[in-house]
Amino acid sequence: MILIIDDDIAVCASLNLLLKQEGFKSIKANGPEEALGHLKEKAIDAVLLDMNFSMETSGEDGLVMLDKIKELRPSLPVILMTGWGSIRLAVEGMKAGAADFINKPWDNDHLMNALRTALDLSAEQQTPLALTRKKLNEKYGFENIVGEDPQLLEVLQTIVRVCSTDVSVLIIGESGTGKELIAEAIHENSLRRHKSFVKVNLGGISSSLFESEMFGHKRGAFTDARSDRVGRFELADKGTIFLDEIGDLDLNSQVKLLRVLQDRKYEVLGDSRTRSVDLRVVCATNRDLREMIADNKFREDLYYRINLIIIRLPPLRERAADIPVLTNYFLKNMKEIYNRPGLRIDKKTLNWLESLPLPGNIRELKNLIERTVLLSERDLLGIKDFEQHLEQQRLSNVAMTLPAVGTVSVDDMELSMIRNAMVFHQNNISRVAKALGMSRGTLYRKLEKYNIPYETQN
Ligand SMILES: Nc1ncnc2c1ncn2[C@@H]1O[C@H](COP(=O)(O)OP(=O)(O)OP(=O)(O)O)[C@@H](O)[C@H]1O
Repeated sequence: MILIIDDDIAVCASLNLLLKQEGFKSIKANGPEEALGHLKEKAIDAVLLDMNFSMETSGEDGLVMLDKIKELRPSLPVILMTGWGSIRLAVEGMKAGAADFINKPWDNDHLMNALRTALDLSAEQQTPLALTRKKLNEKYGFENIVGEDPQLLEVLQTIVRVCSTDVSVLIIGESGTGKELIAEAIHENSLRRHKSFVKVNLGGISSSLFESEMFGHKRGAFTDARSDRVGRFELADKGTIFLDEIGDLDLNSQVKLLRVLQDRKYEVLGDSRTRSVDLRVVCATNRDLREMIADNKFREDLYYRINLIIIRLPPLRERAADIPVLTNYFLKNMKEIYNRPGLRIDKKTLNWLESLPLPGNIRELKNLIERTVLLSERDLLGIKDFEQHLEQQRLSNVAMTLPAVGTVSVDDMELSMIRNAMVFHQNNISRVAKALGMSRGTLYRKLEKYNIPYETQN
């Protein structure tokens, strides 16, 4: 049964009707006494609490009410209903343990979605889960998320807990720790798995292009809009949108994003019709959003909109014991990809890899292994083989600090990469092509294009 706390008769009546149509029983309370009475006597599963439930007050009473509910039933999901003006209260409420907040006037679908998610989540939380790694793989297909570290197992258990709900998830962790992999696993195990998973790198979208990229545009909406463009939200409709590098979004774009995440509504540029979108939101960042909020660089209300569940991925240095299993996993994949069934690595080398700092985390480990496999002729990889390429990788990572926008063209960058690779591999075309991830044919064409001397090799 759902408890509605609001003193507005019309609001109570329409919520009651909506809940009834959706198959829920509800009961209303006009004020705190009545609400607490119901909570003690009835089997309440969730609460819809109007922050301004008492007409005479500023809304602070809503927070007091929330505290009382939480005291009585700490795990009961409470959804706050707030006006736009009282967003600060909603944020305070989320800090105090509310499950979600909805703006008034509310959208029925959005409200029901939030309520179902909160109910699913609280039911999941009550089921103790302690599946073994093997069982997790069998049931949820986590074979590609390798590791035995307790922190990683905890992450996998969290995915299991939240995957069938629509709750927003924020994944935090350093670069290369597997945030995208986890976002995909959430989608793959959700009810939305047959719909699209759309990844957007927000770090790569400038403020001026944000709306057109995310919401789409109509032909002629602005000078460069030569044809219609479908926005990322539309592409992700009914599926999952993965907003990577959310900490890199500027404040202007944050407001625009917040509106869609609040109301699931947006307008395509050049088209005044308001559209609705139904999606699961997963965000990721390697930045400290709390610190950014303190510095006024990230909106607190957006933070509470995206962080209903936080998954923290540990850096590899906190789970170095996983390095050998990760290495063996990557090596096994590479045996197949590069058709080198004899590839292996000895225990001493595995121990040595485990002692490496690897600030680029799992991505750095994977790249190091791949590079070493590609460039070593021997099948038994030893410390020396790795050392040589580690140095090279570090150097290329340093070089990855990209020049300022506008100072260098993509062609210039490509030219320098090819030149470097040619010097490094002493003009061996096959190796250069492999190292740059292109076919020999493409490499030959580019050598011609840039007038780089080479000898034709078979
Ligand atoms: N636990 C893991 N098991 C196997 N492979 C992993 C694991 N974690 C990460 N990887 C691999 O490491 C690479 C980097 O992972 P991913 O792109 O998910 O990291 P990220 O945290 O999203 O990085 P960034 O912040 O730079 O975008 C990918 O190739 C991914 O498949």
